[in-house]
Amino acid sequence: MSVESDIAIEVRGLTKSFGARKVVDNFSLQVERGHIQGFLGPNGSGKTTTIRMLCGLLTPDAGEGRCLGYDIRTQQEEIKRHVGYMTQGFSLYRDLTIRENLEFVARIYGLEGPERAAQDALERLGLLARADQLAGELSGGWKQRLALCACTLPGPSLLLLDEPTAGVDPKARRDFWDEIHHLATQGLTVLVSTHYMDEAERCHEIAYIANGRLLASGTIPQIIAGAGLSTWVVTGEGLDALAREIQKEPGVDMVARFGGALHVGGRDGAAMERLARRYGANAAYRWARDEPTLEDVFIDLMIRSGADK
Ligand SMILES: Nc1ncnc2c1ncn2[C@@H]1O[C@H](COP(=O)(O)OP(=O)(O)OP(=O)(O)O)[C@@H](O)[C@H]1O
Repeated sequence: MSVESDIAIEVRGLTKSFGARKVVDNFSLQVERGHIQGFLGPNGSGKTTTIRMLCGLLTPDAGEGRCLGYDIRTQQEEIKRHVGYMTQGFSLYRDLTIRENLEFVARIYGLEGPERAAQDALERLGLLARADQLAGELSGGWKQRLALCACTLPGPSLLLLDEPTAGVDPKARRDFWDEIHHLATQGLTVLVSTHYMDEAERCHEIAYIANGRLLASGTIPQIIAGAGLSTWVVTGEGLDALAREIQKEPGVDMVARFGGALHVGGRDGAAMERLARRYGANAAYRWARDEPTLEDVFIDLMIRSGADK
């Protein structure tokens, strides 16, 4: 980092339009060094655009801030030198082996001893046994591991990972997250976008964005408390019909089906109590008060922002 600081990312009011469409609107965020910051939001909500502004690939129309101590408007080249950016989609050479890909990346970054750097990275990430396999022949999980390996090769201080585990199976996703946590304990800051709730729960802090606007940020308990939802879990027969009915009731802000249960939530606690008592009188259903889950809160945020349409 240019300036020794505990803050890796600090941006305020970032705004970006493409044509007449504002895709990021007054976005502010602060991320502490060594933290894993989750970045969530519906498709097209502006996550990639924000990430590209943070790492100096896009200049914001408005807003300001620093990434690793460098100004995101005037020191974009310095930022790029210290950031590892893993884009959506596989960006390495499919017809080169794992080792050749890593040596190539090491040369591009002008690392001293590219063969040694590739060898070290292979050992570090447990890829040695596969070093001579063609990258294009790897499974989704191993491809992502290789991509992570490649973007950590130049020794960045910050990793920006854009949906790195999309389409990867649960075991490979867990391994990938173990690696992210390992990197964070070594002092790397990580900002990672994801649609998976279990991954959100592995982050130190989360930011939730919809229609380009930051709707919630903080730790999971902070986000859940901030939503102010009273939630009930309903079980019984015919839940879909019940969901349609309840959705129209005043005071109900979110209704979502989770397997054999319905989650019903609202910000007006007294109205929710009355509703639960009224519907709970029907013996066909069991209404149980429960703490809102992170997913309940995101569903509520999405409905409120109109991004569920
Ligand atoms: N270069 C561009 N020119 C025009 N429109 C763009 C450009 N880049 C992104 N967009 C639009 O901006 C909006 C936000 O896109 P962005 O990729 O930032 O969202 P996202 O949250 O990363 O989505 P996803 O989860 O689907 O990856 C989308 O409607 C997208 O089509």
